[in-house]
Amino acid sequence: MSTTYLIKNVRVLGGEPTDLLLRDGVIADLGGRAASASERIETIDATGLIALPGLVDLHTHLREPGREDAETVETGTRAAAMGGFTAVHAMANTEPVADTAGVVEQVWRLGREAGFCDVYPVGAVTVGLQGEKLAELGAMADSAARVRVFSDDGKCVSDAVLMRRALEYVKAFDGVIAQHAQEPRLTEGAQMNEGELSGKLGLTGWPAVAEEAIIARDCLLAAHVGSRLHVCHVSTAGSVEIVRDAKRKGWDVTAEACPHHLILTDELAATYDPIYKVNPPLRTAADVEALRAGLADGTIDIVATDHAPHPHEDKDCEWAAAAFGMLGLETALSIVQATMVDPGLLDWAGVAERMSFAPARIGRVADHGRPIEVGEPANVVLYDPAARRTVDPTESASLSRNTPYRGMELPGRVVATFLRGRPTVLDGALV
Ligand SMILES: NC(=O)N[C@@H](CC(=O)O)C(=O)O
Ligand SMILES: [Zn+2]
Ligand SMILES: [Zn+2]
Repeated sequence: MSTTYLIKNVRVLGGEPTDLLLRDGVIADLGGRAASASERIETIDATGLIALPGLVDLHTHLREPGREDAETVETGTRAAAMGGFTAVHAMANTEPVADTAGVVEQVWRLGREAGFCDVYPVGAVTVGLQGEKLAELGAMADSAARVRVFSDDGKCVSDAVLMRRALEYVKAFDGVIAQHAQEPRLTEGAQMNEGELSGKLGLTGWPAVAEEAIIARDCLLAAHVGSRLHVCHVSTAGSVEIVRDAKRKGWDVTAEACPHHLILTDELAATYDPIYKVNPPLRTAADVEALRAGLADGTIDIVATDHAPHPHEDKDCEWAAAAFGMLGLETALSIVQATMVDPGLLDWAGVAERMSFAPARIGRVADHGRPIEVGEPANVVLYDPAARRTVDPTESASLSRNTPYRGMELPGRVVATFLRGRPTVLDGALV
């Protein structure tokens, strides 16, 4: 018989303290004490803690198959659990690329075997991410992995005809195309945000228009064919404006912002420390402010981590040679607290919407992103917003160490994560 958990005095979505009973994989009681004397009960004193629905990441790089030196499904989902996630979408830019039913089923199965977090593989839009020929989207949708999110992330589907066809194709199974918006010709050799600073530092610039031009085009295409578009890692104020306008028109467009784009700016490139090299690049303080405002007013639907592990030999080198990307799973909730909750831009119900309910809806995941109510699956995270911690990369559950928050003091700590009533994290440590 599985253990029943009685979580006492917990503030569900930041509300008034109550008790929560997790039994047989579901939320069995809320407020009352419906535990029977015969069962094995663990009581958790959750005074001061907040309960949120298990977080759902729509954008995670797990690196398996192919780059198990950077991350595996097991290590990546351990990091996810430590960050309060109960479901992650695993991006398709693996080796081999997740562009067939076989590969997505392999990733899905590895996730189930590891057992830390449900893994929903993202299918590639084009064969080998080459941007030339559509991958077998239907076969991936029909596979055991039931793929609904398709993306060439890491690369942009820049060909307008291919993008149009992909948007049309996924309508048959209610899929969505998640676009990595980067006009390739405008970003050849790009190293950091294009601006005064890129000139001064002598690094090739990555202009905002390279992102915004693709987002504008794709919003128009999605509206034209009546399909769903999701925009990955929105990073500029202009992009927020374009998405806001598309939503005003009633188009089926959703967008994500990454924690690092909510807190870090392009000025960090002046350190020439490749820990700050990411795609799209860190932008200006004005962009950061626009992203926070867009996330607060719902223009940006969700926070997604873009957790991008890289081994030290791909990061500890000169800026121009280093890989793009940074870790995100274990620090996402703390960064959202620091940038959105503590400044009063978002309450905890708003965080639940943007980090659990909405990503589950966009990914068409049925068992996650559910309200904390009796009868719902017991996917729950307990979080201590009053805690403070200094980020130590060597303590990460990820195989990689490329966190940009090294040495920073961040607010909040994930105390426990429950996946279908079973703890994956307890007392802040993996179970
Ligand atoms: N974000 C990044 O800088 N890198 C990602 C690819 C991507 O998300 O575009 C990666 O796979 O490393
Ligand atoms: Zn990307
Ligand atoms: Zn990515």
